[in-house]
Amino acid sequence: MGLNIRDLVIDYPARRGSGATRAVDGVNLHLDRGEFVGIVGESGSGKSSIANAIMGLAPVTSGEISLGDTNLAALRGKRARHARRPLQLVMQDPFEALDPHLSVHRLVEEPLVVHKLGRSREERRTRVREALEQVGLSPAEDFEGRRPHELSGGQRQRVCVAAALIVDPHVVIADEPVSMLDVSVRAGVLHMLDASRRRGNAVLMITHDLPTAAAFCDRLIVMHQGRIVEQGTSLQVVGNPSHHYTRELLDATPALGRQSASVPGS
Ligand SMILES: Nc1ncnc2c1ncn2[C@@H]1O[C@H](COP(=O)(O)OP(=O)(O)OP(=O)(O)O)[C@@H](O)[C@H]1O
Repeated sequence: MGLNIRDLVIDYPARRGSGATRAVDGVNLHLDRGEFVGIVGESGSGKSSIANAIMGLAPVTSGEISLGDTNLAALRGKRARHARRPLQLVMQDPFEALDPHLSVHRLVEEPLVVHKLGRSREERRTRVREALEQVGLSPAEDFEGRRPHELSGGQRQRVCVAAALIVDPHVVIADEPVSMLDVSVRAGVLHMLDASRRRGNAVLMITHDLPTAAAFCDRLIVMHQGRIVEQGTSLQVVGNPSHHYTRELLDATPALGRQSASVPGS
């Protein structure tokens, strides 16, 4: 089930002291099953607005966001929630994403309950433990009873990843999924997203981090001031950028010149 975005425009209304903001200005994007695509660009370029609009969390001023044949942007309420079931979001800010009153077990179990996966409580417990171990919250028994405030920022981020991937979603929207993680855990989470892609799911990852995106993504989309200024395979975009803004981004990350944009494990 592919994700197709056509002519997407997102405006945020004016607030006291500032005018309306056009955060996304005519974006077209296609994500096929089995693809790992990265959106890169500086802060404020509209990346998260796209992720949020896909999930129904940001206003769509005009344009289409289709999953298969269904235009998500045209649906409201229960139908919209149902149509978005194949999608899961890993949010940038785990403080906002996690209900502070729920235990880690409940937070990771919740998507299984919503999707009616895992027949018995015991089966769900086993799957939650496996998911926690996979994101490095190990041994799972030490973490499952804690509440979000009893975790570090990086551990909260991993709870978000476990909760998103436990249902094996067809499309994962990952908004800065490793920004709060140290290098050793970062690779593990990225490999999990890559494993989801290898199972035939689609992954859209939003990041500031061009080297990481180049290493894991098949394709890169470069955004600047609400527009896509360049897109292509990771090798093309990093090895032979056509837009001056992409070159500026590359110059700002000199390590990339020394790092090949190879796929993980190669
Ligand atoms: N809820 C909102 N209300 C008003 N303006 C918003 C809102 N969310 C984002 N914006 C504005 O829209 C523009 C794009 O923001 P967005 O968060 O999509 O960018 P981004 O590329 O994801 O940035 P970052 O990398 O810092 O997360 C910015 O000018 C931002 O201030």
